[in-house]
Amino acid sequence: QQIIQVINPNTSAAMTHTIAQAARAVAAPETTIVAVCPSQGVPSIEGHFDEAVAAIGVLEQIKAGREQGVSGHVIACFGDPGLLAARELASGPVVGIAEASMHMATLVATRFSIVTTLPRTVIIARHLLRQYGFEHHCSAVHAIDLPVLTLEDGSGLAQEKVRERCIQAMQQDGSGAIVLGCGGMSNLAQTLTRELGIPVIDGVSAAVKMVESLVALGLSTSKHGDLDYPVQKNLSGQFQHLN
Ligand SMILES: O=C(O)C[C@H]1NC(=O)NC1=O
Repeated sequence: QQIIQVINPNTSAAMTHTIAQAARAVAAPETTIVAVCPSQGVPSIEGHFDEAVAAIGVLEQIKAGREQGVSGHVIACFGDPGLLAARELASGPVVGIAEASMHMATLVATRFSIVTTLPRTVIIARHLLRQYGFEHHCSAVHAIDLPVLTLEDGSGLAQEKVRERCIQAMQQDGSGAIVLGCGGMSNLAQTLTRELGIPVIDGVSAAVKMVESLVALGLSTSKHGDLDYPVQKNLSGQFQHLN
């Protein structure tokens, strides 16, 4: 038995539920998924400011998960907010859904496209492509030009826009695979893969399987070097609970 903590870095309960369902759909029988989100923070993450605010909530959840003895962690926001800080704090493996989906895409295609939400978060995907070394694998990054939480408004409009953008990407980009660039899109991958006949990759499920693989291989975050536990010091005020 193992527990994988899946953290939705935004405070939307509906999106946390969507993410939890996608994680549980692929988790191995011996894996228990514990899905959480910060008690305070941003309802959705749509830029650099939101990511900075959300990162504190991610670290709080990582600390709680480590104290509960979880085997590993998933950061279920396409910006992978707080990823390296989370790796310092965690003892088990920490995988972000952006890096997980990008890695998976490179295993099934020579080029992939990304479909995300707002035009302004396209730059965040581009920063991650450079940081992870996948720039030359990614043909294009598209936005549905709708706010993140429209994915949870029940209208189906955002989901239809994702489908349209995926079809456009398939026809125009010369990509062999498509990466869904939002945790809130995690329930669309299987249907779109079947309908479009192209691997459409969700980062939540990819990250869950990567954490399971790392645990199975006995691999956890290296504490030799820059991902060692944070230097001990007295955090003050509202950050005391992170000590
Ligand atoms: O950047 C985005 O569009 C997606 C990102 N924002 C969010 O609140 N969850 C996410 O996965």
